[in-house]
Amino acid sequence: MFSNIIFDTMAYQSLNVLGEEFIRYFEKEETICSLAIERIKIDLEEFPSSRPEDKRLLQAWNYYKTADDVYMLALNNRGKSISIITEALVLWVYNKLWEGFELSSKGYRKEDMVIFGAKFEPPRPEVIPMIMNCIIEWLNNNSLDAISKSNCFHLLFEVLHPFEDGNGRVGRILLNAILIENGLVNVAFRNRDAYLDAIKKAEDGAIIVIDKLARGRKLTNDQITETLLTYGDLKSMNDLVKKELIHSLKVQSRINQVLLDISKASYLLGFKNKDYVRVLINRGKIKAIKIDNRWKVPLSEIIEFIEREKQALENIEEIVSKTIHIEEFK
Ligand SMILES: Nc1ncnc2c1ncn2[C@@H]1O[C@H](COP(=O)(O)OP(=O)(O)OP(=O)(O)O)[C@@H](O)[C@H]1O
Repeated sequence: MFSNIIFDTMAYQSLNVLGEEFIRYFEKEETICSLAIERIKIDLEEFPSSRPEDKRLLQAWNYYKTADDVYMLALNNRGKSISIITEALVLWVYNKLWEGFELSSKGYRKEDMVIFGAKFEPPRPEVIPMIMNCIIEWLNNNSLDAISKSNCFHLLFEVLHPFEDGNGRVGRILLNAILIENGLVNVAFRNRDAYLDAIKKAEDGAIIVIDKLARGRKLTNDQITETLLTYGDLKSMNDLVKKELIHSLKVQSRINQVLLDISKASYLLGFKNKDYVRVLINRGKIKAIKIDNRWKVPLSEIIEFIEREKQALENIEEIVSKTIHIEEFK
């Protein structure tokens, strides 16, 4: 129940705190995690503050600067119906990620390739531009929620594997751009195995779509969506992104001392009755402060409560309503 509320775009916007400042702040953590997926280890202490010579640090610098440019575009695109993602943007992201590196191609790969450990082979190079345009067209013409949409695009992109190198990084920046332009924020995949496992569980629909497109089949946008949802098990990937969004929110709530009134706190927790929050405060389950005789709940408290009570989330309304009755009879 809670997850549906907290990832509701309106909930984020009503908080009105998850804008430029947070996205920028979080880009470093995201960069470190994204490079760690490729087994490139960078510590926060050594994170460059200007363009470094060292090639390992330059990969981090390039990711960081590219993500920042793309996310600011995405932020300005909130509320618009067409994504910032175009073929030109995808190619620009790729080239900027590899600035200062020798590449055999400035564009799409020219050779067949295999992904280590994957059960499919990405399509031959000649069909990449056509498929790229199909998946971007699909991105702009489906009615999935923000998380499913960004995950499905990520899967299609990774199965297409359009570049010789850096596909994971380009794909993760695009995934976050879609989250941001849909009112959410960037996530960091902090657990490499969980991320790769989730892709493997979810990718069957994307494999079928890319294979059909590569063989020249025409698919409508609805057929693409249906195939993605029917054959791929998106749940673990969606859950992973939700978990990482909670982490982003937690980091955000620490850097920004956001205080919520009772009605916003209730809204985020998915409670219909504001008294539930008051009861939790009275019972010491949520710490709150009184300002001008009104309760204010730090956003960080709400996030921590959610994390602590994860087991109880499904039944939380029932649990709290029982708690209210106990209170009444005391
Ligand atoms: N089974 C899989 N199905 C689909 N995509 C996968 C699979 N396994 C890995 N990937 C994606 O491919 C990326 C790695 O691709 P690859 O090993 O080819 O490295 P790359 O193209 O150099 O890109 P990067 O180094 O930035 O990840 C992963 O980060 C992930 O996004």
